[in-house]
Amino acid sequence: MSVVGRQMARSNSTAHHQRQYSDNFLDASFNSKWLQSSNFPSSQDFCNYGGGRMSRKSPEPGTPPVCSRSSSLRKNSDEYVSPNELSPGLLDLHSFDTELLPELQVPNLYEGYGLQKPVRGKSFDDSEQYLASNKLLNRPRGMAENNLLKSISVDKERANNVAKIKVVVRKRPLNKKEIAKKEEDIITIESNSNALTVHEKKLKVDLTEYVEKHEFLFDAVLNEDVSNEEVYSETVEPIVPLIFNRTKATCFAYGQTGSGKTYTMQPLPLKASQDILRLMCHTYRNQGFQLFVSFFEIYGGKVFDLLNDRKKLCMREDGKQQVCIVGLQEYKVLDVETIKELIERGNATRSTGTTGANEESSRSHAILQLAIKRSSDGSEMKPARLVGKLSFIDLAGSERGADTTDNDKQTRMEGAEINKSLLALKECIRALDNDQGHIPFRGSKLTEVLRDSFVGDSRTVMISCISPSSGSCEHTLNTLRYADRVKSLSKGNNSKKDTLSSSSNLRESTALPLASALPTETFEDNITDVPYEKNKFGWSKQIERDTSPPFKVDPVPSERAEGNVAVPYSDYNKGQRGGLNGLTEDDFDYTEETYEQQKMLRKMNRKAQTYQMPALEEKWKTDALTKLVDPSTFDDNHSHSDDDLNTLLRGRSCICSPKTSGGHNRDC
Ligand SMILES: Nc1ncnc2c1ncn2[C@@H]1O[C@H](COP(=O)(O)OP(=O)(O)OP(=O)(O)O)[C@@H](O)[C@H]1O
Repeated sequence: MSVVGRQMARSNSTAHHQRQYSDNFLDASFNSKWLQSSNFPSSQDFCNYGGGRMSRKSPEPGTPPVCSRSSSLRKNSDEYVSPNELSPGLLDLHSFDTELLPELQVPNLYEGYGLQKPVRGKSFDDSEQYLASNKLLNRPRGMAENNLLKSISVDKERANNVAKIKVVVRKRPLNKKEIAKKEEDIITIESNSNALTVHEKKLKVDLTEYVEKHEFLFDAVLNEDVSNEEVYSETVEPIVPLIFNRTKATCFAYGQTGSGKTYTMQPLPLKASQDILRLMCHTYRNQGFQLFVSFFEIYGGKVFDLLNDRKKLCMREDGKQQVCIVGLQEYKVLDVETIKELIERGNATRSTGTTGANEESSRSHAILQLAIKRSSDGSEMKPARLVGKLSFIDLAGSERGADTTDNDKQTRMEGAEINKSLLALKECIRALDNDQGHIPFRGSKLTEVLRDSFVGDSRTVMISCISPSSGSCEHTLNTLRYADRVKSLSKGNNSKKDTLSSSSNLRESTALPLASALPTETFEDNITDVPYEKNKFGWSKQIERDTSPPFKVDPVPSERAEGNVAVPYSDYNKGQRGGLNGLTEDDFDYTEETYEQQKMLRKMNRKAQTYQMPALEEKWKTDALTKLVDPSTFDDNHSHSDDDLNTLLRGRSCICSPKTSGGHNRDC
């Protein structure tokens, strides 16, 4: 069934919407309970204790209205969010509001923020130090202003030390299907290290088998035993406090279909909201900060509101090239329960499809944004303006055009669109790192939407998800090379070191006789000993059918959207032609503008390849024999940081030819 069909069918059954998790895994029972077992406090608990990791404190006088509002929400069970808590219906994706906001005179950024867990990896070491020193300071309220300002500048300085781009790799366990097919775990991760090795089986010209080792180094490498809680500590937790200080942060998961992106991403926003609310209740008590949530998806190059019946939205750009999603519902949230409801609702509405590797594959990019707003004087009387933002992106599965030949046309077109946006995403990160004046945000809807997250004071965390199975080796290498490329874009000292090690490791990939090289332990070996925590935080596979009535919220048309933001986005009119159900083949054809963008990207890619040539030569020589044996592996074996780029381009151009070739998509 096509995605359209599936989507329609799902509209009649909420239960059918729910993503299914871990049915391939042996310990699925814990997944459905992650929310219950993760000790998320109720809103009341929240106010009293500030969450699980905070020490208990009795409620202080002057507890902000945040707490009482949340209980009133709970009382009114039919309306989780009252209409007056809706934003004007326009998600302002720009920094201009931020710029207008005066410097906040706030106490220490981390005061009362009880992060006690050590943060693994390297990039955030500074933040750990930062937290420790701030905890020691523990300044009382009402400190002298000059001290306060001094502390803010120290905060800022330290915050700047948190890496701009952090790349983390997460390996999932082998699933039942892979174990049944007797596939091996070809990924080894040394404990307490940031290195991982892919053991790729190959054939020599004389048909003897050998194993080529590919070693990679990232900011952090998480093995199959790592819980979602630990993933959060490693990735998002350190950047949560920064968004109160005008930072835009983005966390996205990348990887082949079925590698665990959604499983990894879905718990993160809830945990982040918990920490944000905790900060609002403690460090920023009574300072007028407000938390807003929005959730939308980009499917087939179009934007749909996941919290408003998949209403099709349009993006507009004003004269200052600032992008707005017109009509997107933003919900002001006061407690974790409400956020949980909203996230579940959005996830249930998301477009999924079936791929060879994942029966419930996400065919869209889902973007959940947590926006911190505050009025200029800190009161709730004046309209709140954006201070900082945390975006979570669960990217659709990366897969090559070649892998989609067994799928229907719809799936292949989705694949083309997905590849296009992944390519554009990397190109933007590349351009940003090179301090290029021109950032090719217009390469895809995804990058347009994320535009403001990459400019100014931004932080990006990329979680690369990989499958351990031998059958996914090629994809895994592609994912790791993409991650390696993104990492190499980072200018921090750590990343430079990583890039050097990583590329030298790649060049020095070693070939060993098969018997001595393959790791022996698989997930199967550990089946009887699955730690409870491993899946405790996993996203619920069997979310109960939602029997509660839908949110009764009247979409409030935005005055700004209808009035002030006048410059229409160039694709807007085209985008109006059909909703999801009206998708046509033409919707996937390139506009002239997109085609020009792609041409430019190709050019840039060629240029980048030229620079890489000497580094690749040695590897090419090493692999020359293999090429003779298995020509189909030529591309993947002979390129490094840019081969995924080429693969994406090739996959895309195979599937989705530009209009100049007759306006129809042609299969290669
Ligand atoms: N670390 C993990 N531990 C246990 N189960 C996992 C883990 N990662 C993924 N899974 C399981 O693997 C299956 C596929 O995961 P998921 O849907 O997250 O993949 P995906 O990368 O989002 O795929 P797609 O891009 O097709 O949507 C799910 O059943 C999920 O529960």
